[in-house]
Amino acid sequence: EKVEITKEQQALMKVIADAYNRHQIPQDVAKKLLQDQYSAEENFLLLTEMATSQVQVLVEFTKNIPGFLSLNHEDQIALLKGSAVEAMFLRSAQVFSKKMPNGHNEVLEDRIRRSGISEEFMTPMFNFYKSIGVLHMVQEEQALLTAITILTPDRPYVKDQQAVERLQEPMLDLLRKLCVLQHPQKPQYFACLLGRLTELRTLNYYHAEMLTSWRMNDHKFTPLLCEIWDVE
Ligand SMILES: CC(C)c1onc(-c2c(Cl)cccc2Cl)c1COc1ccc2c(ccn2Cc2cccc(C(=O)O)c2)c1
Repeated sequence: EKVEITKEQQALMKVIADAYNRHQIPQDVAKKLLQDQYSAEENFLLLTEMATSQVQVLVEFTKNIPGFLSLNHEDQIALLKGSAVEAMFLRSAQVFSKKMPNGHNEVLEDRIRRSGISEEFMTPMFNFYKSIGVLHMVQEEQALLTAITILTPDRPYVKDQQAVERLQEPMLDLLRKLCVLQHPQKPQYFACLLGRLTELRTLNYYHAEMLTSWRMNDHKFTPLLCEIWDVE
């Protein structure tokens, strides 16, 4: 049947896409990527600074999701804590796949590879980056997928899951229509995107292990990261 995006879906798309595009890592932080220091210690510090900046970007984006600020306050925190790592994997994947000016990608990859993360986590991480890259998502799809990730009802400690479902459903419906309109030659494209969300969840597990091994080597995080990742 003919897929049509309604007026209110267009309005929702605009709000989400504008919020997504408006909040970017400050250029000075992204520029630091290209600095020449390459010690594992300095890479770790730079990545820590980027993660901290990304969490701030993520909080601002989330506040612009229609209805989010009307959710129960504890649930708002539970959703942010439960989705931060996944949203940042999505964001760094999107940056890898195209956004950053060429030359930054290798540098970012190199810094991640030499920041004290053990080999066993590199493979799933860079496989995920590749699996996102091949999808060639448009900005609107990236923004919606990030909002859908944040609005996952079954995060730990979420009390009113129905309220979160009521916000997530219209985003899923809009993303489904967008995929049909943007990728008419790929009828499975929407299902593919949802498959990435499942892959994202497995990365949470690897990330928890990464944090543990960093902490074992006495690496320090910023107060914001300690709060969102319940460390220290
Ligand atoms: C604390 C730190 C060592 C850490 O722990 N886990 C992860 C970690 C790692 Cl090593 C991989 C994936 C996710 C996380 Cl949390 C990280 C680093 O988190 C990052 C690093 C880079 C990231 C991000 C998010 C995006 N980017 C890339 C980027 C670069 C330039 C501009 C922009 C932009 O948005 O404009 C984005 C997070």
